[in-house]
Amino acid sequence: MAGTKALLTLGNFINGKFVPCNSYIDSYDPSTGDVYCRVPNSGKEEIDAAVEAARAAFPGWSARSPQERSQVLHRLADLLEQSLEELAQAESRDQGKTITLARTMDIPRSVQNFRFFASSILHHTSECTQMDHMGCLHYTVRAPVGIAGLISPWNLPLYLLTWKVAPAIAAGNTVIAKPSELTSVTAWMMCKLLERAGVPPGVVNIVFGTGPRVGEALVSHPEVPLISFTGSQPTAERITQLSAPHCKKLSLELGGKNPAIIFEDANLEECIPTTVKSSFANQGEICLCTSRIFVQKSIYSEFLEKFVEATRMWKVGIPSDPSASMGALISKAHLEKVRSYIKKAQMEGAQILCGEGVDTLNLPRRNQAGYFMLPTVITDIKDESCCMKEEIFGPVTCVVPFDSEEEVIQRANSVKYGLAATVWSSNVGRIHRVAKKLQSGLVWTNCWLIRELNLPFGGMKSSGVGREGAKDSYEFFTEIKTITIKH
Ligand SMILES: NC(=O)C1=CN([C@@H]2O[C@H](COP(=O)(O)OP(=O)(O)OC[C@H]3O[C@@H](n4cnc5c(N)ncnc54)[C@H](O)[C@@H]3O)[C@@H](O)[C@H]2O)C=CC1
Ligand SMILES: N/C(=C\C=C\C(=O)O)C(=O)O
Repeated sequence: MAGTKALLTLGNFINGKFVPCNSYIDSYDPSTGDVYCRVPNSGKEEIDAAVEAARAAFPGWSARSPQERSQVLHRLADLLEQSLEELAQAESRDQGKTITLARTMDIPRSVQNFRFFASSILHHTSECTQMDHMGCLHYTVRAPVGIAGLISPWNLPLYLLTWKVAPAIAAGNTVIAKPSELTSVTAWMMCKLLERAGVPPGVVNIVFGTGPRVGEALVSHPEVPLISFTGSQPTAERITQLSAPHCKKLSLELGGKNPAIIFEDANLEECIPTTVKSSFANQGEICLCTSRIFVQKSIYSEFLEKFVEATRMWKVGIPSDPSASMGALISKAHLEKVRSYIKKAQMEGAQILCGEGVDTLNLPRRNQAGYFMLPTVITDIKDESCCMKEEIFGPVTCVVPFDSEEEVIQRANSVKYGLAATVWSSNVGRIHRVAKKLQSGLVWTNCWLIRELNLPFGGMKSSGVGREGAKDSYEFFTEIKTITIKH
């Protein structure tokens, strides 16, 4: 283990300055299991200081024109882009993801989040209607809500944090963000760029620490009227309870148990590599990852054989290995949780076709205490199994056969979640029919994770409340007012 002196120590960012904290939490390098960083263990005191800073900054920031705010966001995007390699290295070390994914997805998308909202904020219009018989004209105006509380998870740390910070400040709010205590480093690095980008002190405050301590202090604060949260369903429930007495505005982007439906007329050459990716990208730690694969009976054996072969090619390696497809899982506790699902499946009589317990993982000696596991394919499993019902959030996917269109729609919809689905078929009519009947906020057909940031993003049922995107985020981060003029 590294000596205490060598540890990277983060500070909270409040009112444009880094401030130390009274106590710290250890943060682990998932690829070795070693402590490498200390994260502030903030609480109510730090939230009170951040609220004071955000309150003081609000009148000036909200009074700026959209064009002025847009320029600041563009400058921040440029600065992040100039630091892309440094940020990618840090994200990969902190989260366990491959350096390749951090370089090609996480950091470029974080840059894009600022560019996108810098542009979209310039294009909103408001409504106006006439009521001539009453001599009235009605119109709407929108104004920023105030201090936005933003709580983000550990799987796509900077990507999901910036997806909230960018629209919130573009719309004129000031923010207090709380990244996951497991992955705080890139948020802290971004704070170092804010002043150069022209973000005034107090507009973006970042307070680090655990959910139950600092997260709850943020959610419960009476001067924070809206909370945007991405994470698990139990935490969303707690946030909802704490927000209820204050009638806060809530946006909740939660988990999924996402089906892939593969019909016999699917193009397997495209479907198989994409479904391997949709199951195992980022170690399966993306809320959009596929975890139930329904394959039409006539192609079931062929699919399974090819899918397992392709999964075995999905290389697990140390995050800095540019040829690795998958790195380490986020934590020891999470690795154990994911493994426990595989054990449960085995106890129920399911078959593990490849991965955990079947194949061997070879790692360098210094990474043997890291949180690695092989991508795992389960079959012969019942729809009622917890592996087919609960979010595992790891590199585990189940493959089961189906007969008819009606049957597969009913089975795909039979879980409490409703976030993302993929449908594979070359029959356009069928694609439209099935997409329409799936209880899912997002449906990708013959592809996965092609994002159009303008359009609504979010889930149905237990997968969330509200949507994010150009118009949806703008509406969430502003309050609307209807004005009537009698003339
Ligand atoms: N986007 C998604 O769908 C995500 C889903 N998950 C799911 O959640 C499971 C557990 O992961 P966790 O890291 O524990 O997720 P989590 O929901 O506990 O954490 C997400 C964020 O919420 C904060 N938080 C936790 N408790 C809080 C509270 N009481 N009040 C305010 N903020 C709070 C955390 O510190 C973190 O910043 C995963 O195994 C996975 O199944 C986790 C991360 C992202
Ligand atoms: N919210 C998550 C992913 C979002 C992806 C996107 O906006 O493209 C998640 O994994 O939690």
